[in-house]
Amino acid sequence: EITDELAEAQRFLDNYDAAAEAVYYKSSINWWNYNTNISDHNLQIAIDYSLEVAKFDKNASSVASQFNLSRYDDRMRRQLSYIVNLGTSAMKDETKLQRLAAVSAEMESIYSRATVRMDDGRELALEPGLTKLLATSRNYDELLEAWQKWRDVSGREMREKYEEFVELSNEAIRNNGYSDTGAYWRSWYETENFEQILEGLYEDIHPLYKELHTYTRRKLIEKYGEDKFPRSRHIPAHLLGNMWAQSWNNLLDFLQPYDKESVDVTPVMQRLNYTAVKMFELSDDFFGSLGLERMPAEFWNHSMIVKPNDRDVVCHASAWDFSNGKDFRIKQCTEITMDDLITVHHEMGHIEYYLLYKNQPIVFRKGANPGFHEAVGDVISLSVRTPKHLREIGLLQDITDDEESDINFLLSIALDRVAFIPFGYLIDQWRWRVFSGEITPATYNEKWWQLRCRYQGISPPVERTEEDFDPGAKYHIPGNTPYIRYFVSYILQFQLHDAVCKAAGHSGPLHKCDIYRSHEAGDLLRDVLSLGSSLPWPDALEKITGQRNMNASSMLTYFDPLYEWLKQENIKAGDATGWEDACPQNIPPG
Ligand SMILES: CC(=O)N[C@@H](CC(=O)O)C(=O)NC[C@H](CC1(C(=O)N[C@@H](Cc2ccc(O)cc2)C(=O)O)CCCC1)C(=O)O
Ligand SMILES: [Zn+2]
Repeated sequence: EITDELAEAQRFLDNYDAAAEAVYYKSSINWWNYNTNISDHNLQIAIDYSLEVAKFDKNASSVASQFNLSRYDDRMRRQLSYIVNLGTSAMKDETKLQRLAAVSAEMESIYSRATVRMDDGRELALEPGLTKLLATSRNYDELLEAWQKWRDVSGREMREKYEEFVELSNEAIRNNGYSDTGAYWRSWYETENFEQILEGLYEDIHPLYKELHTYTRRKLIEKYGEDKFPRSRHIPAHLLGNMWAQSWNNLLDFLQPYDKESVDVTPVMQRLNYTAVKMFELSDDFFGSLGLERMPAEFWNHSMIVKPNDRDVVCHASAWDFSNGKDFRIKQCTEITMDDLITVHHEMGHIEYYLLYKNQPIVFRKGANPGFHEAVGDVISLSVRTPKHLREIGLLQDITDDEESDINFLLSIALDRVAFIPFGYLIDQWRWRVFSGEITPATYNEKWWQLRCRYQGISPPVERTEEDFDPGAKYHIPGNTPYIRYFVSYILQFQLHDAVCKAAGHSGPLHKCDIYRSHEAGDLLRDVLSLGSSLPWPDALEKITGQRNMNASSMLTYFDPLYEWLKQENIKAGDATGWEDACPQNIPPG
């Protein structure tokens, strides 16, 4: 009777897949309609149907949990356990489930609709206005005004909602036997000492980050004056070219040490009249050159790649899998900048992953772990951004291949990828502790800044209090998108880059590798990405790199020439590295 139990389980799984595709398709369409046209009407449709989805999930979970897992092979066991393992759908009380969806959508709507009125009358949204101001302004006071007002109209407006959200999310998740939402999110990595491993990776990169921080702080002092910088050696948070100081690549114009053609090709893209479509075609062409899947017709017909001017949309870029194996889209308020060209590749990396695992059972249509999903596009952009490749596609003219250009290039990548490491690490350090109750609403903001000061070495340029809710000024908090996936991705993407470069037959320094047109590299990616989450991620990683664990060595090798150069520069300048753990008491005069 084991065989008919096996047959029964297989029948259940086949029926589940067909039913789930239909339910998730409808849900995705609802949320797409809301994200691309924010209205109460569209929100109500999405929220109402999310209750149907929860019913479907709960029912499937209870049926799946009746099968005796011990009798089946790994693949079937894994499939059934994913169906059993509910998320917030486990919420028993339907009214609370509705409230959870509503309060999440309300926070995301506040964030997406918020605009800032500058003293000079300008009315700026986050995208494109404030993003461009933080990237291009070199006026200390103007930057401070934008930085502070954005936090007033976003985070400050959603503090109470977030407190309610935390309680509701935890109540739902605890029905699955997890202690809190953070524990549930960490369970996706199926890794025992996950937090210790993360701490170790952070420590591995910290020496490199400290040298970059010291160099950047010295250049910023030259520009804005010593009196603007606290004695604790922190960098004021609004001076790093980004609203959250998470990437510093917009400072390249005055951080670039050697006077050579800039690898920030934004001006060239604009001079060549690049369009959003052109940017998307470039990325599609790169994936095609590897022998991977090109974007299907549905993608080009249904994606939203520029900000519409007749309605409110969620501008934060995203990639969407509509769960029917055919409909895949990107929503992006694309600007003609290098930053956005990198984002296009990042989003298309998600679509590529969707396309490669689209024939898997629906519960396996996920990344090997969430960090894998975030790494795909960034691996491609590590090749695209090489001077060699940018010259090949006509975005660089006379870049020379010498030591000084090398340092300029490595610095441009480090300002994006190394600067990010402490930020990528701290977001969920804060959020896991909020979910566990260690951080209470009474200390939300104080604990946030303790982490920001300690890990990033940046400090608030003006007094912060518990009237503020600065975490809410970062999309992923109101958007409830877990963040450690990006930290994992930034380590993984260099291990993957190393592996695909070897497969492409690259020799020489890792940072000069461009896998363009390499079908060997493409085949390696295809073999592993097609697996989705059907195998534990160490198996996937081993198939690509031969290693079963994440480690920082590829990233450190990639940046080694820059690390040596930064150490010399900081010694020459007599600048000690590091900063005080605690935030500065005295805020320098604004
Ligand atoms: C339906 C849905 O939600 N789909 C998921 C994908 C999936 O899960 O299938 C999705 O599209 N999420 C959106 C999110 C958008 C971005 C982001 O938020 N990035 C981080 C960190 C970062 C920054 C620079 C960078 O180069 C790489 C990472 C930030 O901006 O802080 C915005 C810019 C780039 C990526 C994303 O694509 O990850
Ligand atoms: Zn992503």
